[in-house]
Amino acid sequence: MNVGFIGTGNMGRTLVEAFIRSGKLKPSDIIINNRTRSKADRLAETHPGLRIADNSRELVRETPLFFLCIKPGEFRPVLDEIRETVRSEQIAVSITSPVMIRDLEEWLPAKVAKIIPSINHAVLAGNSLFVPGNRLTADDQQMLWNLFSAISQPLRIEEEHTRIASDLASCSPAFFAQLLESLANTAVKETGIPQSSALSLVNQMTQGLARLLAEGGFTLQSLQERVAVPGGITREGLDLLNKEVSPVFHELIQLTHAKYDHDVKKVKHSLGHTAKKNM
Ligand SMILES: NC(=O)C1=CN([C@@H]2O[C@H](COP(=O)(O)OP(=O)(O)OC[C@H]3O[C@@H](n4cnc5c(N)ncnc54)[C@H](O)[C@@H]3O)[C@@H](O)[C@H]2O)C=CC1
Ligand SMILES: O=C(O)[C@@H]1CCC=N1
Repeated sequence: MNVGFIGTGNMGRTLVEAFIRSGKLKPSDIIINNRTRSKADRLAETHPGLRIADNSRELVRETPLFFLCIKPGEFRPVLDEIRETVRSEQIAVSITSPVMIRDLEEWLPAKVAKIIPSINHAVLAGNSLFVPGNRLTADDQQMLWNLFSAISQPLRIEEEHTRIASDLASCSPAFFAQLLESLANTAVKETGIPQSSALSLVNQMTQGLARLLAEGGFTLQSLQERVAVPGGITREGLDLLNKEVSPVFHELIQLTHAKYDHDVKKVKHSLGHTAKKNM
């Protein structure tokens, strides 16, 4: 089956490469289009057989299933370009949280789903967040579920939980990378330990932590209990974190949701007075 990707920036490229790496798609199954042609060229050079469409209309003509891997503000021009070409039997998947399924369904006659991926799929890990639209048949849903099972663990969520689930699954790799980097850099400032050592210690620790959770039989809770010796040093740190970190995460979730609400409004405005009147 041909699968199309409109937008091969960070996440479009990650998805293309994950599907190829997993063996689920061959390069010859994939058609891409990107506004900046050179990005698409580079991806096609790395994966011989992968085809580049000259524009998104051409891509849509050749694929029963296509992904919209573009940012919220980039939807309007793409939808304007493809809407006359899209057919009702096609499946359009958005990977962008602030674009509502019902808005896409107003613009496109296609069967629509939202599937929010994460950088973790680059190593065929992490949850993909699966929000099927009403037009998808049970077979369509199964096909998409199987596709994403090759690169991730799909998790069905309600559209209203897209933001918080994305914070936890998709933004958190960056949030925790920054926290860990900050821990290492603070250690350098406080103690003079070489930065390379501090970064290496934190990096190796994180890899071990991931394996303890994946293969070691630990939960987040049991891991804390095992490390924090009663009356010991870790407990001091855990007590401080317990007190100080929760307000930070509270504020973080408020911020991501405020930005999301802002983006939802902007997208609605850009897609507003929809299409239908011109159809
Ligand atoms: N980066 C991440 O870890 C994740 C990103 N997402 C979502 O994926 C979406 C894309 O994010 P990124 O890939 O990080 O952004 P990006 O900016 O790296 O990629 C967007 C790509 O779309 C292309 N593009 C823009 N307009 C186009 C058009 N009219 N026709 C063809 N191509 C066009 C751009 O040239 C660019 O390569 C965002 O909405 C983001 O929220 C979702 C989950 C994780
Ligand atoms: O930063 C962003 O907007 C996207 C959403 C999920 C991960 N990255």
